Amino acid sequence: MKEFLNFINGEYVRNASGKIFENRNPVDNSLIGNVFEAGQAEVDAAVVAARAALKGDWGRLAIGERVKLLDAVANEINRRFDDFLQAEIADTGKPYDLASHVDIPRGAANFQVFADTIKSMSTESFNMRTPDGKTALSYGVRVPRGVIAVVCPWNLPLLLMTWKVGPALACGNTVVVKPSEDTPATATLLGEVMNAVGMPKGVYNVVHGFGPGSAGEFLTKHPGVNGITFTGETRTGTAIMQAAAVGVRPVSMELGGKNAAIVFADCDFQTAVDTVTRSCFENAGQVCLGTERVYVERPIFDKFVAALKVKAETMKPGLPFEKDTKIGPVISKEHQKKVLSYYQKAKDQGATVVTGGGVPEMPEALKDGCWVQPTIWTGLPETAAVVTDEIFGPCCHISPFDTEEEVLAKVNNNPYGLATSVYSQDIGRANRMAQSIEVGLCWINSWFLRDLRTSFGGSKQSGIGREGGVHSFEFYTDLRNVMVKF
Ligand SMILES: NC(=O)C1=CN([C@@H]2O[C@H](COP(=O)(O)OP(=O)(O)OC[C@H]3O[C@@H](n4cnc5c(N)ncnc54)[C@H](O)[C@@H]3O)[C@@H](O)[C@H]2O)C=CC1
Ligand SMILES: O=C(O)/C=C/C=C(\O)C(=O)O
Repeated sequence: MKEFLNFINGEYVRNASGKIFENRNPVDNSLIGNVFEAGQAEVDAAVVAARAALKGDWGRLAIGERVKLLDAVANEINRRFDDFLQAEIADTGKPYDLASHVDIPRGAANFQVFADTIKSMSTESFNMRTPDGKTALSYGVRVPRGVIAVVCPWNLPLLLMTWKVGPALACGNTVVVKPSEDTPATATLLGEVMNAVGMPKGVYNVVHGFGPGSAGEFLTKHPGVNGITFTGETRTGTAIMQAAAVGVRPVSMELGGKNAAIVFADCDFQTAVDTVTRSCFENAGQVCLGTERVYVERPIFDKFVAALKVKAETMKPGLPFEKDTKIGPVISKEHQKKVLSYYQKAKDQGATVVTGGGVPEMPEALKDGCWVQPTIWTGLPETAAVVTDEIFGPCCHISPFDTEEEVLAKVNNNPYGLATSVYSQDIGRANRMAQSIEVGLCWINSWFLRDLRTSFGGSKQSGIGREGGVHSFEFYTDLRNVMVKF
């Protein structure tokens, strides 16, 4: 049985309270191990360690030395690729192919890309004449923000955590990470990596636990935290913003979405079907960028629905390491219940269930896992719950449309604004749409194609701020202006 300990000041520690909670594998609900929940005492210790590191060796390192350490972290993740893979797969149940091509490589890349980006970070400078005929030079200096709280979700645990820890450390901050209670493993393992590469103590800390009344709340309310970065549900983001308001601490938030795909009749049909299949069902639909609303131009509507149904029905659920497994379980019993409640709502509201709509038939050994069927609905109005709410499961509703104006109005008529994809071979039209849709990210004839140098984040209730490339520096540094007269 595994034990998941907190990682504070370079050491693995239990807790003063003796409180533990279980970490279960969603493929069969088997027990992976026990997690030591951090209380106020452990969160205090982590924040104190993080602050001390800012004043210690870490704070004195030149950028070049920090870059070397970040590169070493990336190399060590790659060297221990298999350990990270096993840990992530046990926690999430996601297929081997996905974890080995997306989650773990991005865990390493997130350190590498920010090590590269920080090397060429520049700031503005201005020259001006003063009223008394002298010269004044103003220049910007970016300084670390301080101790950053990193509050993480469970859907892409290593990827999303390092997407924040990478730039935070590149900028010279220290971090206290609160992984999701459902996926404690890879954040814990990263502590071993930090020690192996010689990261100074206190730079990277991990506290385990839940949100309210637990480590999440203690950390985000902690006065020793200088900034909070969060990925997760919009409601949780709202609670964290309230915590951050005390002390006027900045936040960076990547929140929920109800993302649309818009498929025009002139699209490359197979590309659209294949890509929408991925965007709806990859990671069992548990990707904030995933598609849950599909709008298809009327002339190809029936053909598209039929093709997506065929693809959905080839998504074989199964064990992560089996070669023909195409979809894993959802993360937990609680989340399974939430997704299935929406499957029921769709039926109650009169949806045509094109495929799925329940729990797949699984072998006896996996029957207690958190399985749900890939599901497609048609026939519901725009006001139906499964068309308006983020479900975060492998499902979508497909509607026909007749004009650009009509589909644009429908796509924008949602409080979220994270991501959209547009499928059309008329590149002018696709770009026109991309520039009119109220989102932070728009893909054309593609989905989840990522260039880590670009801005990433959501509009409206899907987030605050942008991370990625130099945009991350806006949050992870404080910009100071120096003016000198001579
Ligand atoms: N990337 C995304 O957009 C994600 C969206 N979700 C959505 O959120 C729903 C709920 O999933 P959860 O894991 O419960 O997401 P959540 O947003 O509640 O939790 C994310 C993280 O925030 C922490 N947290 C929760 N409440 C907190 C508080 N008051 N203060 C500080 N930290 C707090 C949690 O412990 C976890 O580490 C899902 O059903 C899904 O719809 C979930 C995960 C990722
Ligand atoms: O590529 C990324 O950096 C992030 C991808 C996905 C999410 O943010 C998410 O699912 O929450």
